Amino acid sequence: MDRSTAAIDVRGLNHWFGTGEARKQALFDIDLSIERGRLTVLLGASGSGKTTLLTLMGCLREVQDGSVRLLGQELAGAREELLVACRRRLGFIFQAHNLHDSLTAMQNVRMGLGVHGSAAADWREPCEHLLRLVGLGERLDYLPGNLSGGQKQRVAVARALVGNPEVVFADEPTAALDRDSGLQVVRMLKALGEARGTTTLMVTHDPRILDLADRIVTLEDGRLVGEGR
Ligand SMILES: Nc1ncnc2c1ncn2[C@@H]1O[C@H](COP(=O)(O)OP(=O)(O)OP(=O)(O)O)[C@@H](O)[C@H]1O
Repeated sequence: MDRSTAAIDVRGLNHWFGTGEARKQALFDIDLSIERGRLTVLLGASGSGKTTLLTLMGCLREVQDGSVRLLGQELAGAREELLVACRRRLGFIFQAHNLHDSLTAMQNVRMGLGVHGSAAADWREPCEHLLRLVGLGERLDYLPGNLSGGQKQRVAVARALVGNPEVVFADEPTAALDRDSGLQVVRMLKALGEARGTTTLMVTHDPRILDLADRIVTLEDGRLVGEGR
């Protein structure tokens, strides 16, 4: 793969937590290139470093040592303004879907447009479009408390995608869902990704998801150990 056109290119990445005697290395010399437009799954036992790697690639954690290029920008040593600009090009979906309980599905999705987008007069149209795509066209004005777990997670997917992100980071997006809703959410992410050329990186322990992945990358004790597919 041509490193310069990869969505994400990681070289010699190390990461530590804690200080002094408690200092512990969580990632060891990671090299990884992620092609655009694909669904890549990060697999590994609990504590193997998946979330640490995901948050480093997603501008949510400072790069300590090594290089992380995201959409052509070097994140190591980058200034906060650059990181903020990078984050605007990303979508995030987490296990705890973090919806606002007092906001409707539409208003929650609006949050995904960011300050500028959500101020636009026509914010309703893209939000409604996404909610229809994820099958919630009949639930636009529902509060999260009146939606099932799977439906809430689909609102979170709509919120992550409404700003047309170039890369979506998903950390165990199906953990709280039953088998069918989980598969549905990932199938939807994959289909939307293919339609829009979005790159998706997903951490999961969920073996059901693996069949849908274009690529599987495995971490063990902070090291990349293998590749599937
Ligand atoms: N904020 C932190 N402070 C100290 N150590 C941390 C911190 N976050 C993670 N670690 C440690 O770094 C290592 C990797 O953690 P990480 O959360 O990346 O693993 P993971 O593969 O995502 O695990 P899980 O599947 O359980 O979420 C673990 O040993 C963990 O204890």
